[in-house]
Amino acid sequence: METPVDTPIMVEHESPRWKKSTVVFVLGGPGSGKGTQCAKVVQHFEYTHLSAGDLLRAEIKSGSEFGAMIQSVIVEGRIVPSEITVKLLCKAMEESGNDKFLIDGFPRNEENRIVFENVAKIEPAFVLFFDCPEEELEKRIMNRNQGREDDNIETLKKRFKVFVESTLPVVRYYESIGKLRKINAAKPSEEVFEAVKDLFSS
Ligand SMILES: Nc1ncnc2c1ncn2[C@@H]1O[C@H](COP(=O)(O)OP(=O)(O)OP(=O)(O)O)[C@@H](O)[C@H]1O
Ligand SMILES: Nc1ccn([C@@H]2O[C@H](COP(=O)(O)O)[C@@H](O)[C@H]2O)c(=O)n1
Ligand SMILES: [Mg+2]
Repeated sequence: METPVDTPIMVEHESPRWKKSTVVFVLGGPGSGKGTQCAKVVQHFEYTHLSAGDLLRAEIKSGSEFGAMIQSVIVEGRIVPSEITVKLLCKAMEESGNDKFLIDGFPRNEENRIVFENVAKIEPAFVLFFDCPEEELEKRIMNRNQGREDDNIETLKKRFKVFVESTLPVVRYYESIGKLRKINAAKPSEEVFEAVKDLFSS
C-alpha cells in the first residue's frame, strides 16, 4: 500500500523534539525567587517554565496513586523519589511542544541529576543559581501567603537543611564543570532580573 503524501513518516530511531531541547536548571533556596524570575524570563524569551514543585503538587491534586506519599514528603521538606519527578518533567516537556525549558527547583539532589541525565539524556545549557541569605528567605516564605502546606517555620527549617545538605552539592558540581551562573538574589526582583536577562541575551 502506498503512503499518502501528507502523512509524516517517523523514522524508527528519530528522537522526539523535546529530546533535543535547550534546558536551563534553576536552583536556589526556598523563597530565593526561582518562580518569580522564571515568570519574567518567559515574558521576554521563548522558554517554557516547568516547576518541579508545581508538577508534584498537581500530581497530588490529580488523585495519583503516589499523591499521599508525595504530600507527606513535601510537608516534611524532603525530596520525592527521582523516578517520579523525572517522569513528570519529561511528560510536561513532551506535551509542551516547545524545545526550550526553564526547569525550576530541579535537580534538588545528586539522584535527581543522575536520573534526569540517564532518562532524558539532556545536559543543561547552564544552571542559574539564586544566592540569598537564610534570614531573607525566611522573611519571604513567611510572607508568601499562597496557602502552601510547606510554608510554615517548622517545614521551612527542614527545607533549608535539605537545601544545604543535598542541593548545594549539586550547585558545586555545576560550578566545577563551568556551568553555574550565580546571581545575587537578595536585591529587589527587578534588579535581579537585570542580571538574569543578561544571561539569556548573551
Ligand atoms: N527579589 C525579591 N525581593 C523580595 N521578595 C521577593 C523577591 N523575589 C521574590 N520575592 C517574593 O518572595 C516569595 C518567594 O518567591 P518565589 O515563590 O519566586 O520563590 P521560590 O524560589 O520559587 O520559592 P520555593 O522554592 O518555595 O518555590 C514570593 O512571595 C515573592 O513575591
Ligand atoms: N526536584 C524536586 C522539587 C521539589 N520537590 C518537593 O516539592 C517541594 C516544593 O518545591 P518548590 O520548588 O516548589 O519549593 C520541595 O520542598 C520538595 O519537597 C522535590 O521533592 N523534588
Ligand atoms: Mg517556587
